Amino acid sequence: MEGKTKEEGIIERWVMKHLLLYTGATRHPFILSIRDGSVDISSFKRWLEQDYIFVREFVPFVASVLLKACKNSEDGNDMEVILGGLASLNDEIAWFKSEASKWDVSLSNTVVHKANQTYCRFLESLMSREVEYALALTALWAIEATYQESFAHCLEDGSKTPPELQETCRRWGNEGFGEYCRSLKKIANRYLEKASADVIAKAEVTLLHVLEHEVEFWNMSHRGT
Ligand SMILES: Cc1ncc(CN)c(N)n1
Repeated sequence: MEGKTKEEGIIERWVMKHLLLYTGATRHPFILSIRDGSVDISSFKRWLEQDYIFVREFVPFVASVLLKACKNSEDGNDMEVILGGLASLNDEIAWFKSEASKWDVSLSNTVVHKANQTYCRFLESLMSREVEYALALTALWAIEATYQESFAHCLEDGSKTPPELQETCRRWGNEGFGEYCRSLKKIANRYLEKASADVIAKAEVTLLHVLEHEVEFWNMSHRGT
């Protein structure tokens, strides 16, 4: 038969199984408000200052996944993929700083919101050496894919994203970042296929936790609670 058949792995099956939560994280009212142009700029600013804190905590998490890749990687290009993601966070931190000054948002002395703090603590728990590579990869994919799917939605035909927010949306909604997420998913699926039933079960729970934290993070940005 001509044409490509779509590969389906464990992650795709989990997304279908937990579609309601996945959609809650990737089509949150905050994102929909950016997409329809009704976004409250004070919500956007809150997201900006809180996400800067999150990203600084995210760097050591990605570094911990890279460390696991170096120890576990067999024949794939896991290390290059994750290293690329880690390197791009350097750019991302610089982008947050310049975006914050554009919006007159101070990034020093920010009070960390509860939802952000809880999410960062969760990230920290995933950095331990005992956390299996398949599980850490699942979390990394879910964290990145939530932003990719959310912001790409704000750039689709028919969206009314304000011009001054389009650069933000392109940061995670661009095709290159989409490709990065697909690579992460492929690697995660590969390790999940080989994992024990116990690790698979823990990875599924971790995926649900990530999605719940992402929803809480959007809630905090949107409503300030
Ligand atoms: C809360 C959150 N989730 C995901 C991402 C994408 N790295 C982010 N910057 N912030």
